[in-house]
This record gives sequence, structure tokens and C-alpha cells, in this order.
Amino acid sequence: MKIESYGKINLGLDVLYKREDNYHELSTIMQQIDLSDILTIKDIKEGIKLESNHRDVPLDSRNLVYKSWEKIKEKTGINRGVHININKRIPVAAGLAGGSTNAAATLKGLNELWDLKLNEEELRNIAVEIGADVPFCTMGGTALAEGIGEKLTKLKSFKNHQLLLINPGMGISTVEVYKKLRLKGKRTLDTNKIISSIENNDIKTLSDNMINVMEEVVLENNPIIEEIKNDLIKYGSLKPLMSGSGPTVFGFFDDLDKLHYCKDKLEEKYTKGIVVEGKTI
Ligand SMILES: C[C@](O)(CO)[C@H](O)COP(=O)(O)OP(=O)(O)OC[C@H]1O[C@@H](n2ccc(N)nc2=O)[C@H](O)[C@@H]1O
Ligand SMILES: Nc1ncnc2c1ncn2[C@@H]1O[C@H](COP(=O)(O)OP(=O)(O)OP(=O)(O)O)[C@@H](O)[C@H]1O
Repeated sequence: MKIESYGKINLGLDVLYKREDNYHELSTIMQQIDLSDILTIKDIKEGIKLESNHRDVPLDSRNLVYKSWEKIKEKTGINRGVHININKRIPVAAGLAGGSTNAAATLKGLNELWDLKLNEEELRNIAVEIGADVPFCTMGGTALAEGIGEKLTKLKSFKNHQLLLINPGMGISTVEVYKKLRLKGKRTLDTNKIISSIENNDIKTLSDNMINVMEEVVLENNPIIEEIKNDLIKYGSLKPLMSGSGPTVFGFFDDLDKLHYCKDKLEEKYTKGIVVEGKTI
């Protein structure tokens, strides 16, 4: 069985406060994009064997795919073996939910392969035990995520908007970013404005109002992110934003020719990085 495992961007990310369980309460708009990894899942006699084309992906119990297999065993009592090949195309530790989407695809894949009949809500309840971004990844599309990311409200579809994603070529640890955050004690992101722009299919107003409260602390040690944002604007993007805990930056385009011109320019400049064209799905 082959499954496509799609990444996400945050069309705005606000961190409201630190909770007693040490997680943070969020208000974020999540959007699935067509940049994906391919998972190939096969039955084997017992245990789990992982394989990947990407050297930064752990092939043991640290992999979120491994955690999905363990959770399925624990929740359903099914103890079957599986071989999973993870063909990585989503940059790793990039703020694009790479590991989380692989975990979600594994939950859905095993549910189908083993005919477990878990419904969407049951899948989401298992997903949150694997990671905060995993429930959204099982659902996809466009959603407001609150709580630690697991309280999801589906929003109107925001498909087919063209964007460029620029990753400077290094990874950033989500845990470290949460540790460094300086919380303001009040809301920074106008989520209603983001939601109304989505409803009106208005990428310009959306882009103008996108805020990610994690940018500030990530920028302090990674000034290249500001440089990428400035370059995106210089070559025709609408106002760009860092996704999640970074370092990937994305910008929307109202014209495909502008996007291709910008892509050429940024590919020339960021030779150590990754420049990918994508769209919202
Ligand atoms: C930055 C985002 O990508 C925004 O969508 C997510 O909040 C990150 O979610 P994630 O990588 O799935 O997070 P998890 O794997 O569940 O948690 C990793 C670590 O991030 C921190 N964490 C995560 C989510 C959250 N709401 N509050 C947190 O403080 C915790 O220290 C946690 O130990
Ligand atoms: N299937 C997986 N794919 C990629 N990384 C994984 C996977 N499983 C575990 N990891 C580990 O998770 C770390 C974070 O990688 P990931 O690509 O999920 O980050 P991210 O996109 O920033 O996540 P998020 O946006 O959810 O915070 C990696 O450094 C890697 O060690």
C-alpha cells in the first residue's frame, strides 16, 4: 500500500499561555499543502522495520511512524508486523509537520490495511497521544486549531492557492523554540480576520494579516529568515510568513509567472537551501 503524506503550513500562529502540563495553549490556522512524503506499507510477520531515503530520519522508536504502530497495537490489541518505507520529500525539522504527517498517514494506512474500522474521531484521539500536530494531519484541509493543537474546527476549503516555500537548509527544534518564547499574555493574531479572508478566498488580506509569534525568537539566531522574507517580497510574493517553529518561510502569489520568476531568483541565491513550489489543498 502506498500513501501520500502531506505537509502543513500555519496561516498564523498565536501561543496564548503555558499550561500546567507544560504544553502551550495555541490559536493557529492550519493548512495542508501538496508537498508530500510517500509511505509504502507492507505486512511482515512481526515487529516493525523502517526504511527512509533521508539520513536525518530516525529508524527506531523515535520515529513517529513507529509510535503510530505502537499506539494501534495498544488501542486495538492487534499485534501484526509491518514494513514501512518513508520516501522523504518534506524537509526535516522544517516547521511543516513532516514527522506528524507520517504518523497520521500510518494511522490511516494501518486502519485500512488491517480493516480496523476506526472512525475519524477515534483516529484523532489516538493521534493526539503521538503529537500535537498529528490530529490535524489526519484531518487535512484547512482548520482552526486550539488547545495544544487537537481542538480542531474545520474551515471552508482554501484549495489551489499557489505558494513558494523556502527552507534555508537547516533544521530547528520545536521544543527549543517553545522554551525560548516570550509570551505576551494577550492575543497577537486576529484569527477572525484570517478566517474571513479564507471565506472570501482573499489571499492578499490573508497574507497582510498573517502573524507567527514564533518568528521573533527564531529570527534572533537565524537572521537568514528575515533575508528570505525580504527577497520573497522583492521578487513578487505577497507578505510572507515563517511556518510553525520554522525555519521554512512561505509566500503566496497572485500570479504564476511572478512565482516562477521569484523561484528562479531564489534558487540562484539559496543554493544550500530548498525552494519548492506548492499549493494549498
Ligand atoms: C509549532 C507547531 O508545529 C504549530 O503547529 C506545533 O505546535 C508543534 O507540534 P508538534 O511538533 O506535533 O509537537 P509535539 O511533538 O506534540 O511536542 C513537542 C514539544 O513541543 C512543545 N509543545 C508542543 C505543542 C504545544 N501546543 N505546546 C508545546 O509546548 C512541548 O515542549 C512538546 O514536548
Ligand atoms: N517520520 C519522521 N519524519 C521526519 N522526522 C521525524 C520522523 N519521525 C521522527 N522524526 C524526528 O522529528 C524531528 C522533527 O522533524 P519534523 O520534520 O517532524 O519537524 P517539524 O516539521 O518542525 O515538525 P512540526 O511542524 O510538527 O513541529 C526530526 O529531527 C526527527 O529526528
